[in-house]
Amino acid sequence: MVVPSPTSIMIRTKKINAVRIPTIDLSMERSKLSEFIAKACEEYGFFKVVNHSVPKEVISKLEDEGTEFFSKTSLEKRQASTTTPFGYGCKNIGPNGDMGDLEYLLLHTNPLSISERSKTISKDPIKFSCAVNDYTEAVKEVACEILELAAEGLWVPDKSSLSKFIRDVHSDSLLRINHYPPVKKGNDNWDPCQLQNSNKNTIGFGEHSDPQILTILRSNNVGGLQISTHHGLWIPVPPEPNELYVMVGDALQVLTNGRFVSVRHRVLTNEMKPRMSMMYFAAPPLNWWITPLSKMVTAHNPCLYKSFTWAQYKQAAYSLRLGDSRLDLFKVQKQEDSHLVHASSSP
Ligand SMILES: C=C1C[C@]23C[C@@]1(O)CC[C@H]2[C@@]12CC[C@H](O)[C@@](C)(C(=O)O1)[C@H]2[C@@H]3C(=O)O
Ligand SMILES: O=C(O)CCC(=O)C(=O)O
Ligand SMILES: [Fe+2]
Repeated sequence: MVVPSPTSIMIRTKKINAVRIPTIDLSMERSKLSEFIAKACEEYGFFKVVNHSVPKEVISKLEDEGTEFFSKTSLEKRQASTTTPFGYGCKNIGPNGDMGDLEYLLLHTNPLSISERSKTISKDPIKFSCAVNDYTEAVKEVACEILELAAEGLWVPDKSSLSKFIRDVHSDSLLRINHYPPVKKGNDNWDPCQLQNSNKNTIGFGEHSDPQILTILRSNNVGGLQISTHHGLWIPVPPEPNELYVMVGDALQVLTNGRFVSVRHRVLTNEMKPRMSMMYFAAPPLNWWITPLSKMVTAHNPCLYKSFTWAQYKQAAYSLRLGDSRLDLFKVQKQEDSHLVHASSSP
């Protein structure tokens, strides 16, 4: 075993600390843009987007709706939780016991569903629905543009082969607004649900990857988001209220046969200031099949994943814990592994 000398440790640390989050300027020349997007999706599964087309007023209108909603009393907020997983949630994440120091609104982006749910969320449901619809329409355009550029970067002949999954009217895309009140270490006073009193934990949203195709994230000017590198290091993501962050989700990892990687991320709470973030999770319709694009499967790159519908993948995600790796359930067994299984199961 080679034991690294103190000098080599220093060098490694310096190198790792130098990790810089890729920035994609959407006003750049198209061929460079597609190349850079594909590279960022391969290396990190994460990048920042500047010069995007989402108008500032569209962002601030949704932010104002979020601020208004989260400033309500806990009783009022709980009126918005009816059918799980949608509506208002506090501390509980998903159905399997995951907890975080946050409260949130989780919405399906279908305009009919938004208009129904708005009635339990806001005193002015039309204003609330408009803010949500305008925001989701605008970020969906950015997501489609990024997926078209990514397809070009991969030299896939049909540039809509990725974006068509989320453009469809029956897409299962979601919008989530997360609110992380400040948590002082050792303080057990904050409890917006008034249900329990233990806030020693600084994890706002535990480590996970997003199951969908692509996530578009925007936050206020309070940090806390971290992404995990291949070395298992956590990199803090600076808050950029005027920019968007993009995350590759599990479904895009499968569509690209593992060439793009879904990024593991988490959120730590701030001791002084509240963080508010909004995520658009771009997903296909429930009955669509997800299988690696034919261009991504070659003799050198055999198919890594079994085909599944988006509904099947969601079911798997909801049967597991937040941090679990659901993609493992859909991996094609390598030839050597299957030999091992047969060998060990024979009498
Ligand atoms: C613990 C869970 C919450 C989650 C569903 C799951 O069973 C595993 C994936 C989680 C996640 C992460 C990204 C999104 O925030 C989310 C809405 C999603 O689609 O998958 C959440 C789910 C949730 O909070 O309902
Ligand atoms: O709130 C954030 O900044 C990220 C939250 C997140 O990862 C999620 O909701 O899936
Ligand atoms: Fe996430």
